[in-house]
Amino acid sequence: MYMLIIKWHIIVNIIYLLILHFELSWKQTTFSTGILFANGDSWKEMRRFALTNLRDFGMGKKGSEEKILEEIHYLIEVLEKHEGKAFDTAQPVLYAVSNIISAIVYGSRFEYTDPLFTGMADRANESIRLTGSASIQMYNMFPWLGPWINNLTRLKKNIADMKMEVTKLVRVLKETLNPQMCRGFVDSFLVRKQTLEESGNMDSFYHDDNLVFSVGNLFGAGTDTTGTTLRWGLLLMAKYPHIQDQVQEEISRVLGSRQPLAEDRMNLPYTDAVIHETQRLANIVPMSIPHTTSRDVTLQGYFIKKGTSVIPLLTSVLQDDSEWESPHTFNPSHFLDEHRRFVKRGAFMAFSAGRRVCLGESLARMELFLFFTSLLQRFHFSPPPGVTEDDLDLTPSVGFTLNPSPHQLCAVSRV
Ligand code: HEM
Repeated sequence: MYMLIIKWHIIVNIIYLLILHFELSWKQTTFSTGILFANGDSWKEMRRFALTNLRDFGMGKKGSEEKILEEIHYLIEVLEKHEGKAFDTAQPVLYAVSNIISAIVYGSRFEYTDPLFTGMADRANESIRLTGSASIQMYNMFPWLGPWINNLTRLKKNIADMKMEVTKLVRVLKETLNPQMCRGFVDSFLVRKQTLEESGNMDSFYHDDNLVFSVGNLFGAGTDTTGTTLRWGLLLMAKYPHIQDQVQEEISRVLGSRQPLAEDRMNLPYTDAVIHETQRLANIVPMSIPHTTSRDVTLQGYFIKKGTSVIPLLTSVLQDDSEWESPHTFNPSHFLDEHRRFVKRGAFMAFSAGRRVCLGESLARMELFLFFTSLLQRFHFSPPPGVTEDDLDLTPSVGFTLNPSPHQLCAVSRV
C-alpha cells in the first residue's frame, strides 16, 4: 500500500538503491535468525508465535498497561531526583522502555543499577547505532570489506555478548520452568520446544538460536524505537512551550491528577495528535527494514525481479507534501479536524505496513501514550538555563534510527 503513495522521484531513488543493494547481506552482518530477519518459513512461524505470546504476556491488553504504569513510577522517581536541573534524557528513558520488554520477555523487570541490565540496554542501543553507520552500510553492499571495518568487529562482539547473556538468563529460567505458569515469552518458547521434542519433533523452528535471536531482536526493535520517539516528544515540548501548555491544559482538564490509563486516549485528542505528529516528524525509521520481493512485480512501470532487495522509504510517505499541509514543521493539527477531534491519517505509516508491519505496534502505541501523558502531567520540560527554545536543535543524529542530537532538558515538577 505504501509503495503506491511513493512519488516518482522517490521511485527513481529506490531503483538506485535496488541496484546498490543487490548484494545486500543483512544476514551476514547482524541477525542470522529470529523474528526480524528470519528466512523461509521460519519468520512466519516465529512472528506468529511472538504475536500470540506477546499478546498473552501483556501486549495490547491490561497486562502491558500494568507493566508500563509500574515502570513509569520508577522513571518519575529518577526524573524527580534531578530536582529540575538539566539532565540527558537518553539513559533514563532507554532503561524504562527496556524494562517493559524485559518484563514481557523474561517475566520480570531489572533495577536500573543492575550492571547486567544496563550493559544489555546500552549494548542494544549501540548496536542499532552501529547498524546504521556508513561503514556497516558499505559492508552490507560489499561484504568482502568486512576485515577492514572496525564497526563490524564491534557489532559482532555486541551480538556475541548479547547471545551469551541471553543464554545465561534463559538457563536460569529453564531451571525454574513451570509449564503450568509461564512467566513470559521465554517460558512459553521453552514449553513449546519441550512439547514438540516430547512428541518426537527434534527439527522444529523452536531451537536455541531462534530463541536467543528472537529475544535479542525484541530488545533491539522495541527499546531504541520507543525510547527515541519519547525523547523526541519531550524535546519538541521543550522547544514549543505553547504546544506543551495545550497538552498540559488538556491533561489537567480531563484527568486532573489521576494516573492516565490507556482508555483515556479517546478523551485526550490534542495529546494524541501531538504524539502522532511527533512520530510523523521524527520519522525515526526512515528506511524501514530492507525487504525482498517474493515474486516479480511491476511498480509504476518499473519491473522488479523476484528476490530483489527493496528499501521502502517511509520518509517519502510521512513527509509527502501532497499528503501533509506542512510536512516539515511540527503541526499537531495534521491529526485534528475542524472540531479539534482526533483524525487518523492514511499516510501515517511510522510502523510501516503490510505483512511485516511492526510487530510491536500496539505495545509501542500504548507505551508512548502512557509515558508521554504521565510525564507531562508530572513535569514541565524546558531547555537548560542559558539555552533558548530556538537553540534546541532538531537535527537528527543519523543511524539505523534517527535519534535527537545529544541534548539536556530540565524537568520541573508541576505538583
Ligand atoms: C515507536 C516505536 C516503534 C516504531 C516506530 C517501530 C517501527 C517499526 C518498523 C518501521 C518496522 C519495519 C516493518 C517492515 O519491515 O515493514 C518494525 C518492525 C518490527 N518491530 Fe517495531 N517499531 C516500534 C516499536 C516496537 C516495539 C515496542 C517492538 C517490540 C515488541 C517492536 C518489534 C518489532 C519487530 C519484532 C519487527 C520485525 C517484524 C518482522 O520482521 O516481521 N517494535 N518496527
